[in-house]
Amino acid sequence: MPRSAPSDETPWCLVVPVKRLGRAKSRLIGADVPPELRERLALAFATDAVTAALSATRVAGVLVVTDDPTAAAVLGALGAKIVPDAPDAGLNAAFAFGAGTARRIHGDGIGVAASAADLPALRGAELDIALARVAGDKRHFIADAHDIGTTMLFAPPGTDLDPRFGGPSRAAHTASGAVELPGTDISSLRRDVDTPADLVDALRLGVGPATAAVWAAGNRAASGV
Ligand SMILES: Nc1nc2c(ncn2[C@@H]2O[C@H](COP(=O)(O)OP(=O)(O)OP(=O)(O)O)[C@@H](O)[C@H]2O)c(=O)[nH]1
Ligand SMILES: C=C(OP(=O)(O)O)C(=O)O
Repeated sequence: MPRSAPSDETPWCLVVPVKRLGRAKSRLIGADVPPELRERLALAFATDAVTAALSATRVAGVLVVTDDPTAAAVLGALGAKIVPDAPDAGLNAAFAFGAGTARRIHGDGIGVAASAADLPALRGAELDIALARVAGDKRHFIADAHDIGTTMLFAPPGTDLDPRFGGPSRAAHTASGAVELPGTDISSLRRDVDTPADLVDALRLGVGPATAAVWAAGNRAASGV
């Protein structure tokens, strides 16, 4: 595949794997997050992330890799292309499969932006800022707010995604030659939500309407109002 450095005209496809909602966000349960909200919040996070990504001017399409029928219906209605998690072999296999599918759909001139779905505060304008900073043919990534994991990994046209998500993936991506994108002005892209404390941080940063609605309804139910 020919390599070509990304330019201002490079279109990007966001590849977003979404786990079956029944098994998602197991770390989110805590005193402030009742179990019945877990699945609804997992779907709301993905809804807000996909909605915001579709508003970014550099994003040509969003590809969701999921076997969950509800997530497929809701995210497909937003305009995302849905494909099943054919490898069914975990997160990195889903990302690699999605990257290959994105290039088959959009052609080799597409950049692949691999993104977690649990980014309810994601802002399209900040995604455009990050994509504008991807230079050359190296993979770039964004570390999570804890500086341990990874929320997004960018593969310019002609570059293999080679995802190393999971656990301390910031170090794994650096060791694999990927370049970390700096920036205090892209904090909405770093705020993934795994725990109740992460959710409090995301709410402070400002979540999208789907997450805000689920959270408000959950709080009304809890207070009996
Ligand atoms: N398609 C697909 N998506 C996955 C898979 N594993 C994780 N994801 C997605 O990858 C992103 C990051 O995953 P995690 O933060 O580990 O999410 P999680 O597994 O729902 O959360 P925990 O149960 O707390 O570990 C989320 O958007 C998940 O939906 C998988 O095997 N297949
Ligand atoms: C998959 C990852 O994160 P987490 O499971 O903590 O969301 C990661 O940071 O690579």
